[in-house]
Amino acid sequence: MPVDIQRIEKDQLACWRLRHGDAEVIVAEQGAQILSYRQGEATPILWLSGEAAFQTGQAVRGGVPVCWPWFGDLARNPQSVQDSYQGSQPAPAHGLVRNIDWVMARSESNPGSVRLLFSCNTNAGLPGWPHAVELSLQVCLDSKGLHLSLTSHNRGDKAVALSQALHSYFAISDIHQVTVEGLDGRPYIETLEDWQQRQQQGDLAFVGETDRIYLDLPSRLSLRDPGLKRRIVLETQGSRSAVLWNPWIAKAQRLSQFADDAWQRMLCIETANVMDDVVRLESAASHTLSVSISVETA
Ligand SMILES: O=P(O)(O)OC[C@H]1O[C@@H](O)[C@H](O)[C@@H](O)[C@@H]1O
Repeated sequence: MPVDIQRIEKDQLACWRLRHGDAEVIVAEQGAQILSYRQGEATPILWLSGEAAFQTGQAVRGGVPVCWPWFGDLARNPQSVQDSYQGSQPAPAHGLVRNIDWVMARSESNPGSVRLLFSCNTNAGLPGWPHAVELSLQVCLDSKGLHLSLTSHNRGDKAVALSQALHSYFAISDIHQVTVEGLDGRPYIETLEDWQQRQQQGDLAFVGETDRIYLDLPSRLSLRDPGLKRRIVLETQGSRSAVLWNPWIAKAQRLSQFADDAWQRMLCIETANVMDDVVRLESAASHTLSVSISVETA
């Protein structure tokens, strides 16, 4: 299998391109954000906004942003996660690492796989977040798919609570046609209706703005897309929660780097540790949140 790792630029962002056979992944050093994943000439697996800006200091709309050490609005997180932030500035949505530079610390390629390890310099903590938690993202591409592992290792002497997500944007044929399998019977929080807790009945189909936190999940979810005759499969480890998000019409118009009609062709399934699935990292402990993304014919 031909394999290859190359450093490239995308406007202001230093990136790495990984190739394995006909599969290709591009990762930006900023945020260790995956920007694209495709297999051959097929529709890309991850969605990247046509209006994406590749600029320093700004997360790119699409791919897989890393949300850490909290997910979403800090004020909606469990108290233990809120207590970890001591900054005087308002806490940014989705944490502190998606628009800072990470370092590509190690690369490895052999006929079976190609792999990069990114590390985020958190030794002295982050602004307003004074905890010595080492953070790395391993990106591995092989003939089965793309494998992402986000590891947090507490080097400090106190326990730290964190929430996090691999905020994956998937490319789809049409939001009205796709369904998400694996959620049946699971509890979820409907963030659009007062954060009420509900229970999913059957597969999830989309008829309007969706912003839900699913809890108590199995390790496999899939996104069935009859229009593209494919099923994107997510297999996770270290996670029992996921966020399902599509902004629909009105919110799409308010989002940065997002065309007014782009909501029809994207869906986020964000492998997470949120709500009662947050991570409490004891001193010297580590936790890895992983997702493997693969494609089956459907
Ligand atoms: O615009 P941002 O900060 O990238 O966030 C995008 C979306 O991220 C999702 O994870 C949230 O559930 C949404 O509520 C949010 O709008």
